[in-house]
Amino acid sequence: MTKQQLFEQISQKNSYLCVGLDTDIKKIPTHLLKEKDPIFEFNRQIIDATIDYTVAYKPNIAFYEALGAKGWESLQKTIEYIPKNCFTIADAKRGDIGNTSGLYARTFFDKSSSGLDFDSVTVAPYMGRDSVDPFLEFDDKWVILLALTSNAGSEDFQQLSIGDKFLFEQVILTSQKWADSERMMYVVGATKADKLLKIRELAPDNFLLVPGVGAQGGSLEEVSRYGMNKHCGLLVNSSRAIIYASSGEDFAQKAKIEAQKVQQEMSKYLAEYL
Ligand SMILES: O=c1ccn([C@@H]2O[C@H](COP(=O)(O)O)[C@@H](O)[C@H]2O)c(=O)[nH]1
Repeated sequence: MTKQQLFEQISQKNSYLCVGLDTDIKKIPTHLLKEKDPIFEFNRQIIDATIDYTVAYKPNIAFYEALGAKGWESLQKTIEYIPKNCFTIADAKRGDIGNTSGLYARTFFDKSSSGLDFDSVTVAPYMGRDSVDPFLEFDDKWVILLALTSNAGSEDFQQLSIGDKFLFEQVILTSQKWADSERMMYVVGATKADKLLKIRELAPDNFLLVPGVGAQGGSLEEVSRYGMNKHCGLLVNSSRAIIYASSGEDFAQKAKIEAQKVQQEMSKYLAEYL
């Protein structure tokens, strides 16, 4: 999906919501456990319920890998099921020497190899350019580079001062030379909304994937106020607050209500800040 197509979806749905499919076999409603593939059945119903309010879906790969071959199969079926006009994110946080990164890229981007055909993958910047380049060799696919993450541990390295900058600022500055805003996004935690103005100086045109609203308590209002650019430039993820809004048989209905609430708030900010 191109940047323009993503913006068109945002404009059509009046939403920049990304629903996180952090589907945990231990948390899904027990009535689903009798299904042949409970994880896929849960995802299918969540997707059906939230599709009108959502422009992106982000399965966190850990939740699928933890289940071995069965989890991988559920992931493949889920990606196949998501309509092609929705942006898909493999939240895998990969990156290795170039030779190995090439295999990670094939895993998430090359359907003929792995059965998966994501639009994007999250990548850790720590190993530098040659660890990221192999992901960029796939046309029309996106790298979402970890810049400033939502967790407390982002202080350990990302917020260290190096010269007159923080390390996460240098990550953005340097990586701006690796790909343009048609292929590169950045992860910025919603819990770090106070840093968004500075981040927008360094990356004015890039989309930002912003996890950390909902269960982690980040403010959608602040993220939208300080992070939005002229193409919206935001995909705000919420996982647990939406997909586990209820643990009963009404889980999909409750997820729909939560997604709609977020979308309605987003439509207000799109009118105000875009
Ligand atoms: O900085 C980061 C990067 C990734 N995540 C991931 O996003 C979701 C958030 O889930 P919630 O339930 O909405 O808190 C999850 O998959 C994380 O691994 C993040 O939270 N922060």
